[in-house]
Amino acid sequence: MNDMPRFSNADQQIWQALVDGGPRAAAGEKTFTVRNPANGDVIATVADCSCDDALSAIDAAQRALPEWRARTAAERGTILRRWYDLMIAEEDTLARLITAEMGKPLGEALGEVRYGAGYIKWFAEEAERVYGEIIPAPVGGAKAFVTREPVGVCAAITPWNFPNAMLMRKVAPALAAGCTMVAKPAEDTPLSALAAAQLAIEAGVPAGVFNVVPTSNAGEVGRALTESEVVRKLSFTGSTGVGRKLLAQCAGTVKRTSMELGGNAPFIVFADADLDAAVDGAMASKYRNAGQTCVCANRFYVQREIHDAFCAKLVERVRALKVGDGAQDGTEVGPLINQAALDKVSRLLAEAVEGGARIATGGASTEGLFFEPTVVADVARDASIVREEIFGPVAPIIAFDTEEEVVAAANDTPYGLAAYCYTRDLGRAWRMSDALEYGMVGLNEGIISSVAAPFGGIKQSGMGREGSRHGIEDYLEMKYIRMGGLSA
Ligand SMILES: NC(=O)c1ccc[n+]([C@@H]2O[C@H](COP(=O)([O-])OP(=O)(O)OC[C@H]3O[C@@H](n4cnc5c(N)ncnc54)[C@H](O)[C@@H]3O)[C@@H](O)[C@H]2O)c1
Ligand SMILES: O=C[C@H](O)CS(=O)(=O)O
Repeated sequence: MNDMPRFSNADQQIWQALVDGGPRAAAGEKTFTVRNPANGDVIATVADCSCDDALSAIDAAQRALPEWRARTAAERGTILRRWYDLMIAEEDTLARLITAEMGKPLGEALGEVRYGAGYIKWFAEEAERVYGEIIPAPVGGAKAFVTREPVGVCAAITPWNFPNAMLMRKVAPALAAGCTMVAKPAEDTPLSALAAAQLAIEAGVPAGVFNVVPTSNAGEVGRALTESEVVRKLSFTGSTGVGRKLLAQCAGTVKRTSMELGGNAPFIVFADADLDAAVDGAMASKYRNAGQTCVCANRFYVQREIHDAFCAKLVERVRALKVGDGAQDGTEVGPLINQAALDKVSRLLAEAVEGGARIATGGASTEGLFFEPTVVADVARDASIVREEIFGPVAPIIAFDTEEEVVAAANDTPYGLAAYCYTRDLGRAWRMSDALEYGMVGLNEGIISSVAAPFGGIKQSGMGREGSRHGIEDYLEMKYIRMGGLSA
C-alpha cells in the first residue's frame, strides 16, 4: 500500500496522522503496522498516535470551528460535493485499500466506497435544509423563534468492518452542519480513513476541520476524546460493550452521543413466503462481508412446514460460494478480520453442535483467517450462537410453528438493530413489523441499508440515526430566542 504516495508519506513510507490540514508524525514518531487479513502481509506502517496527538487534533478542530461554522451552508455543501467527486474519481484506489486492510471482496469494497461517498453527497445537499422555526408569539410585543446551530467540535470512533462508510456517515453530516471532527479509526483499518481525509483536504476542507488520529492504543486516545471539554459530541460505531464504556466516559462532560452498536438480527421465514426470494435475501444478508456486518441475519427462524425445503435451497447456494482473497476475481467471501474473530466463530459453532445442532454444510476454518460459509440446523433456542452476535459466515437455523412463538423468540434479546421477515400475507407483514422490537425491519428484503434510510437501533443496539434527513440532527443544537420590546 506504500505504492500510494498521494496518501502515504512516500519518502518515509509512513501513513502519518492527518491533523490541522496535513500529515503529522505521532509523538515520539511511534508507528504500528497494518496487515492484510487474507495473507498476513504487512501492507503499511502508520503513525501510532497518543493522547498528546489527540489533544493536538482537538486543538486544531477547535481553532478551525469559528471560520467553518461561519460559512454558509451552501459554501460547506459545495466543498462537500467536491469531496464526493474526488472520492468517486478515486473509487478504485479506495476500494483496493478497503480490501487490503480488512479483506472484503473488491466488488463489495467498491460498493462501500460509493455508499460512503453517497453520504457526503447526501449531506452536501442536506446542509441547505437545516431550517429554524417561528413560534406564535406567546405574549404581545414579542417574537419567538428557533435557530439551529452546529454542536461544535465532534469526535468519531469507528469500526473496521466498513472502514470508509462508517466514518463518512459521521463526518459528512458533522461538516455539513458546521461542526469540526477528530476521528479515530479502528487499529486494523486506519488507511481508508486517512485516504478519505486526504481527499477532503484536496477538496478544500479547511485545515483542522477534519482530523484523523490513527492509533494502536484505542483506550488512551479514546479517553482523550471522551474526557475533553472541548469535544461536545462523540459518535461511535462498534460493539455494545465498548459503547457502554464510552457512554460512561462521556458522562463526565455531558457530551451529546450517537451510538451505533451491536446487533442480533432474526431472519424469519413463514410458510407463505416466496421461498426463492427468502433464500436470496438470506444469502445477501448473512454472507455479505463474510457475515461481518451489524445488520447481518444472525439467527434464522423458519416455519416448520418449509424448514427442510428452505435448508436444502440455502445449503445448495452456500456450498457454491467462493472463498478467498478479496482481491482475486470471483471471490465472494473473504477472510475474517483477525484471529480473535475466527476463534469466536469457531467457539459459537462448537457450542451449538455440543448442544445438539447439526452442521448442514461448512463448519471449519480452512487456512489462515478463512472460515467456510456454514449452515447449522437444529440449533437449540438458547444456544450461545443464538444469543451472541456471530460476526462470521455461519447461519443457525431454528424451526418454529406459530407467529406468537417466533415474535417472542425474535424479541428475546437485548439488541434491537435490524430484523427481517418474509411473508406474502400483508396482514402478517404489518403485524410482524409492528411487533418486532428493532430500529429497522426488512420485509421481504435482505438488504435494507441506504443513505436515505434512518440507520440505527433501539435497546442496546444504540441511539441516534445516521443517514436520511434525520442524520444531520445529531450534529445540531437548538436555540430558542424570544425578542421583546416590539410594541409600538
Ligand atoms: N450499528 C452499526 O451501525 C454498526 C456498524 C458496524 C459495526 N457495528 C458493530 O461493531 C462491532 C464490530 O466492530 P469492532 O470489532 O471494530 O468493534 P469494537 O467495539 O471492538 O471497536 C470499534 C472501535 O472502537 C475502538 N475501541 C475499542 N475499545 C475502545 C476503548 N476502550 N476506548 C476507545 N475506543 C475503543 C476500536 O479501536 C474501534 O475503533 C460489532 O458489534 C458490530 O455489530 C455496528
Ligand atoms: O455493519 C455495518 C454497516 O452499517 C452495515 S450496512 O452496509 O450499513 O448495512
